[in-house]
Formats: sequence, C-alpha cells, structure tokens
Amino acid sequence: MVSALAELFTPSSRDFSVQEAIAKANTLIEAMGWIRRFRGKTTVIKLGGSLLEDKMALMHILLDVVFMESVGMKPVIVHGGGKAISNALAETGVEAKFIRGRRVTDAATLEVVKRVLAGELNEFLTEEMERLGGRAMNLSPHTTNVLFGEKLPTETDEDLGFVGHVTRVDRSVIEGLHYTDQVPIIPSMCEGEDGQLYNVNADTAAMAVAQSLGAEKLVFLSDVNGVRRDKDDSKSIIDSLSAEEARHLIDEGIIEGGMIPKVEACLETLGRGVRKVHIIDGSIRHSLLLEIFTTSGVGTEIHP
Ligand SMILES: Nc1ncnc2c1ncn2[C@@H]1O[C@H](COP(=O)(O)OP(=O)(O)O)[C@@H](O)[C@H]1O
Ligand SMILES: CC(=O)N[C@@H](CCC(=O)OP(=O)(O)O)C(=O)O
Repeated sequence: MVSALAELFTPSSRDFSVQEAIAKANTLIEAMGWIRRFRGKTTVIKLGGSLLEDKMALMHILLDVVFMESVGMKPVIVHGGGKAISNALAETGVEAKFIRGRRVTDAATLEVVKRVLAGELNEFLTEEMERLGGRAMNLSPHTTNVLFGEKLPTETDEDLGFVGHVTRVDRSVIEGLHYTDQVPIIPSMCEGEDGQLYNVNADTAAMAVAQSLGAEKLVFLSDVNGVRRDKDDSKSIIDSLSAEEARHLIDEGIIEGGMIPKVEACLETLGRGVRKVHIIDGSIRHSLLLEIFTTSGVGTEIHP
C-alpha cells in the first residue's frame, strides 16, 4: 500500500522527460516574441581578437550566429585579431606598438596584418561557420572587398602609418548575401582610392558597417563582461552607460587601452541610425543569444 502511494507521488522518469520537453517548448515560445521583433533586421557582431584565441567560446558564438540566421535575422560579422597579429609580429621579432588603442602600422606590419587578419583568420571563421552548418562568405581584400576608406587623420603629430578608417561600405554585396541566406564575414581592413590597403581598428570598422546598414543592433563581443569602473574587477561592471559618463570615464583614464576605440565607436554610432549598442563577454556560453533574446540582457549598454 505504502509503495503504491509512493509511486503515485513520485514522477517516473518518463514524466521527467515529458516535463523537460515541455520546459524546452516553453523556452521556444518565450523566444518567439524576440524572434518576431528581430526577424529581417540586421545585427552587426564585432568579434574581438581575444575571443578568437578561445576556440570553445568561438564555437558557441558561431553557433549562436547560425541560429540567428536560421530564424530570419540578418547577422553580419566584423572581426579583429589583435592578439594573433601581435603573436605573428613577435615571431618576426617586431614589437607591437599602440597609441590610444591603435596599432602603429609600418609597411612590414601591414604585410602581417594582410596575411593574418584578412587571410588566415577570415578564412578560418568562414570555414568554421560552414562546418557548424551555417552558410558564410568571407569578404576580404583577398576575395571581395566591401570596406573603402583613407588614412586615419590624427590630432597629434604622431604618425600611425598605414592605419585607416572606413568612409564607404559596399552595402549591395552584403545585402545580396543576406538575400541568399549567407552570413558576411568581414576583416577590419579598408582600401583607399589608389588601391592602398589600411589596417583599421576592428571596433571602428564594425561601427562603420552598422551605420551604413542602419543595423538594429551592434554587439561588441570581448573578453571582459562589459565596461567596468575598475578594469580588473568584474563586479564593477556598469550595466547602462550614458554617452556623457562614457566620455568622462575616458578622460579620467578609467576606460583605457583597447576599450577606448570600442567605447568611442559606440558613442559615434548612437544617434546615427543604430538603435542599440552593447559590449558583452563572448566567453560566456551563448551570451549573444542571451543579449538578444532576454529582457535584461548582459554586459554594458551604451545609450545617448
Ligand atoms: N574600464 C574598463 N573596463 C573593462 N575593460 C577595460 C577597461 N579599460 C580597459 N579595459 C581593457 O580593454 C580590453 C578589451 O579591449 P581589447 O583588448 O581591444 O578587446 P577586443 O580584442 O575584444 O577588441 C579588456 O581586456 C581590458 O583589459
Ligand atoms: C589600427 C589597429 O589597431 N588595428 C587592429 C586591427 C585588429 C583589431 O582591432 O583587433 P581586436 O578587435 O582584437 O582589437 C590591430 O592591428 O590590432
């Protein structure tokens, strides 16, 4: 009698698997509103070079992108590769030098940037996405270039060499790929009118692409959980940052190094057609989907 009662109140393993399936179905239903909201809209995803070193994290990010594309969103990947470039330079005995987060790029450095960023990394990302079941196309100066620009004018006397900024994006190629359900993968280099190639900070390249496409969202995936009051303390993350406060934090030196071009890119993007800009930690599993498909989101949102 006791064991018969216990059986009544103890769910069998079959009940559990049904409960699990119901929970999964609920998750899908919850996501429906977000999927509807972003279907047909462009999200530009900037992949930071620090993440490209973490193969597991990278695989999950690319899977998230494959998912986004599968549900009718239009993702565009713009990638950096700062660490890989610095490693390749170190192998040739050249020391990396940065001014306000931008690499000083002489002719020899430019050759390494072309090989590593526009070649190896760009091809690797495209192949990896295809391996995960997505359709991707690499748009680099070695294949089809879509970023055009000029040498970056600097405020000081210091010459950054072959460092450029993007002044025009060939939207038609990117939109054509979306039409055929392919994800464009773009390295951060641009071509000048005379055919000269320039090394572009990947944050500013992503910004230019997002502006040109009138993207709904621009997401910077980095190796930190967002902008922090103390860069070494993950608990000091700022969830929501106004443009004014961001400028103040740069002036105070609280935002420094590689975070400067990222935040500057956010500030320039806002108010120019891009509705939302976020900096999130790409090493957290599915952080991209969490950002897009949850109300609270993750990381730091920068607002006007
Ligand atoms: N206030 C800050 N909050 C968070 N990170 C900061 C801050 N100031 C500087 N950083 C640095 O910025 C780095 C992210 O920039 P970067 O190395 O260029 O990344 P990515 O390769 O993702 O573009 C972090 O790893 C961190 O060391
Ligand atoms: C001009 C300039 O600084 N270009 C960058 C391009 C790559 C980049 O920005 O990579 P991350 O996203 O990993 O920082 C560089 O040479 O490192």
